[in-house]
Amino acid sequence: MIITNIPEKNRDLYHRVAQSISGYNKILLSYSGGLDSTVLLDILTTLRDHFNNLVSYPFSIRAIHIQHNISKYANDWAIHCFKQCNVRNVPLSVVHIKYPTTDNKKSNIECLARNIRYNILFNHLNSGEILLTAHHLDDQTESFFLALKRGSGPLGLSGIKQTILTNKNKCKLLRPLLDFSRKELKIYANNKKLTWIEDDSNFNTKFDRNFLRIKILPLLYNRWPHFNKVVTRSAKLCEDQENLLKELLSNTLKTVINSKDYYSLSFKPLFQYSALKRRAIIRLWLSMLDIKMPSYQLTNRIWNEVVLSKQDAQPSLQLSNCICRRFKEKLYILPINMKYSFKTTKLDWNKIHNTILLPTNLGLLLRYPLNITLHTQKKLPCLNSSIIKKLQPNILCNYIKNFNKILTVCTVRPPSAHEQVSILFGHTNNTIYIVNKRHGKYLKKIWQEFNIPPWLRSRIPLLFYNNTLISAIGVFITKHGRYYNTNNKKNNTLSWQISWVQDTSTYKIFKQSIKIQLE
Ligand SMILES: Nc1ncnc2c1ncn2[C@@H]1O[C@H](COP(=O)(O)OP(=O)(O)OP(=O)(O)O)[C@@H](O)[C@H]1O
Repeated sequence: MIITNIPEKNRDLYHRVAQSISGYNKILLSYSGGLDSTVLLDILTTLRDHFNNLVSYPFSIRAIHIQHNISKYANDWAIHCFKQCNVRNVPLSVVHIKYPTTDNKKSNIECLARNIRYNILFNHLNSGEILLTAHHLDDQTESFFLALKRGSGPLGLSGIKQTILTNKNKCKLLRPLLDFSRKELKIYANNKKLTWIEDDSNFNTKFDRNFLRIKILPLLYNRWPHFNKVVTRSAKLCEDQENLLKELLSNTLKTVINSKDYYSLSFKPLFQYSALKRRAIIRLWLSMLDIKMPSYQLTNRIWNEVVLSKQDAQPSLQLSNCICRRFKEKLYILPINMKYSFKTTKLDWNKIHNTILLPTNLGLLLRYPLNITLHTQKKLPCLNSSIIKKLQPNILCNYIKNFNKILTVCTVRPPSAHEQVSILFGHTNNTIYIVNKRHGKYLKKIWQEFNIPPWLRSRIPLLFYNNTLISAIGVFITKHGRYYNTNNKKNNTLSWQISWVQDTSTYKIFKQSIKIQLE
């Protein structure tokens, strides 16, 4: 296509972005307010408002800014982003992040911030929308060097991808500026007199990426001006090789992972393969989960220390941002916070409150009296606004709106006037008699029978009335907690319906593991 009215110096940029977004009519721009995403914001709005002949059909743009609250200037940046979007007629969402204090180590913060950011960005995508980030060529070179420093193989060295697909092979993220250098973007920004923010932490060479950008790469660019383009070529070759491997192993991979549960892998069939092929399969699996590639050594440890550990051991190996565990001939990838257990936690649940907040990210329990028979209990009730309105503190209402996945619901008898209600985690030493089972058993045995992996056992809320276990929420109800419907309309006691509400990611992990109870 001949573009006549675009200034020549910007032609390539406009053309490339137009080409990338062609076919998408709803764009969500990940906007930090820095140079790169400001350039992308300006190009997108210029295309939308002035050069829409370059794109196949009209498109809308909205932007999202993640306020990490690490820098003292975080508020000013959000205001800057708001103003820049406002003048360009682009609606902006600002999402605040609070970091868990336990993970607040400096070296970790970059990685943690990135993981949280991508999680939020993908969760904010509306149907039919495509996410755009403004990564560029220099980011690619830096990533290549960082992968080299970690001792990564071809997958890690293949660097930042131009596009990221969903599990169903649909495109969900595009990086249209990946072929342009920071220098080229800066020229564009200066020509158009754009204003952007400089993150103060960008100058801190304690961070590996900054160290490379400030101290090392300028030397290389000075000697070999096209160095970053050459690095991209190597990255591309690594990517090709990796894709070929993926193609060759895709059928084998299907035999060890279930398309409904990518977070676990059956390792038994891997015994028949060479160590080389095993490693390749494990790495491919981790890459599907978007996990930063572990080193050669760490991949071997997954096999030697997790798969091959003693039958009764409970192995756990930390990878960069997750942990790898084993349970019943399967490997599991779990979020890092699954390391912590709540064994000593006891929460008193005052009967006048119908909600109770659980520790960390376990969500909350919600109780409401219900007059239903056991037979009509099959369908899980949704958390509708009438239930939300019944909750007293506003803060909990907000919590529920954001974390609105109900893991499971159980129906138990209400406590009597002299019974204290509490929630405990972990174990109890008493014999437990559960509904529909003849014999009493220890809790450990029951967890095993229900296939509850060890890491979930200390995270399932145990409902107690005084010292009596009533229910492991979502897993079982004890005989002491059984609700008897008298079916006598005059004398109808209300049951307690207890829902466990979780955020989306934790919900998925629990749901996979206790699906037997839910189905
Ligand atoms: N706070 C933020 N809010 C929204 N988008 C952001 C934010 N920070 C970065 N981005 C998006 O991510 C792109 C890459 O930014 P940057 O290179 O600083 O991130 P990074 O942490 O190194 O991430 P990556 O590992 O993906 O390269 C930016 O161009 C922008 O599109």
